Amino acid sequence: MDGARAASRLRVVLGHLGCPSAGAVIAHPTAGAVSSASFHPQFQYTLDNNVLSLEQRKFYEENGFLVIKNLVSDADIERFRNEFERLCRQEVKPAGLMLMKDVTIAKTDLAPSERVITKAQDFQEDEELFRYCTLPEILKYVECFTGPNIMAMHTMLINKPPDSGKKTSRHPLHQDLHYFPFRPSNSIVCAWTAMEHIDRNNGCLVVLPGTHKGTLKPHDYPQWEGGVNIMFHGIQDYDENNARVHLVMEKGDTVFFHPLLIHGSGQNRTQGFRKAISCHFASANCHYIDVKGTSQENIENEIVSLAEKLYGVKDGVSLKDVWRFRGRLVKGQRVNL
Ligand SMILES: CCCC(=O)SCCNC(=O)CCNC(=O)[C@H](O)C(C)(C)COP(=O)(O)OP(=O)(O)OC[C@H]1O[C@@H](n2cnc3c(N)ncnc32)[C@H](O)[C@@H]1OP(=O)(O)O
Ligand SMILES: Nc1ncnc2c1ncn2[C@@H]1O[C@H](COP(=O)(O)OP(=O)(O)OP(=O)(O)O)[C@@H](O)[C@H]1O
Ligand SMILES: O=C(O)CCC(=O)C(=O)O
Ligand SMILES: [Fe+2]
Ligand SMILES: [Mg+2]
Repeated sequence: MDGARAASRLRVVLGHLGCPSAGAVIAHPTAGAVSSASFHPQFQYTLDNNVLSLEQRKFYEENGFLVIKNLVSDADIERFRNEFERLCRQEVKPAGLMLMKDVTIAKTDLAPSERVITKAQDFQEDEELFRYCTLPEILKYVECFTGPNIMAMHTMLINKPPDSGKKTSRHPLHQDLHYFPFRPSNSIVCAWTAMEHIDRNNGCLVVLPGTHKGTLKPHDYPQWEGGVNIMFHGIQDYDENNARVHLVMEKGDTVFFHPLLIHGSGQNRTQGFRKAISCHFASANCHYIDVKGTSQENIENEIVSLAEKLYGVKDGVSLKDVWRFRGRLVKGQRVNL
């Protein structure tokens, strides 16, 4: 099968419509406005607009992340929680959605429930959860990094389970750019919102400040005794002396971070399922790259062979095809992606 036919097959099996959800486009007139008073040519990771204070811009430029307290309302979080439970019970089955279980129970046939599913990924066709990616309060900040044409590329509701004792609830230190065949990296940003109080006990995000200034590092499965979740690649050699910051967050707090920022999350030592909702946004002006011959080739091979196995697609599908189907326009124009 040639690339185009394989891609169209993938489109069919994933049930995607292949067109951006126009209904999700939200006009937000203020965020794109540039004031000459805020023009700072020395900044390279943030754009000139009136949303971020000078202090906030400097913080993101220096550290590669920025926490905005209390950004998403309790009412919205309650709606996301309810919809996640409906998805787990499989009362609705939006096209493209993947429900993941922890590696320790992946091969059991436990019925999906909110105590079995550790992640709902690719919810772009679920209107209720996808509302997260269109919230004006989120997009207002996203635009500071992406500019006015905004694509929601990757969506996840992470339900970190109580650790089984094998430490498989950890997420190894990684850079999200490893998964993305589009550039430039400075036009990509992750929004990650805590759906409850999250600290070191239930496995908060851990970030290595400033690492967004480095390059994309090779990633592979960590050699963990207790096993590791499928596709949870980690960085093998990072600077052990780099400061590590544990992000303690309250319900509704949102962290925006750069796709080169090294981050992970620790084990969940509580009996609760720690919930966060996230979306990776990119400027629609970004372009796809071919990852063959780069350190990203291993994840491309893994994703493509999984697509072959699960959906029967063959030959010629690339990482780029997979991302084209996932991406949805949320504001402005779908230029390239
Ligand atoms: C910024 C980006 C950061 C990230 O995205 S990190 C993580 C990215 N992860 C992904 O993209 C995973 C996407 N999910 C998927 O591909 C599927 O949901 C997934 C995990 C394969 C499960 O698909 P299902 O349709 O449910 O199929 P299945 O249950 O038959 O599983 C297929 C094979 O995968 C295995 N599996 C499932 N969950 C696993 C886990 N947590 N750890 C290790 N292996 C796991 C499962 O045992 C099965 O293997 P086998 O074929 O029986 O040998
Ligand atoms: N020694 C290590 N080598 C590599 N990665 C590590 C190491 N220790 C922790 N990590 C990773 O760093 C991130 C956060 O670790 P963190 O130390 O917060 O959690 P933890 O080890 O589960 O629990 P604890 O709070 O007891 O240290 C996770 O991604 C974890 O996998
Ligand atoms: O544990 C988390 O919520 C972080 C997960 C993460 O970094 C990822 O999926 O890329
Ligand atoms: Fe990540
Ligand atoms: Mg530790």
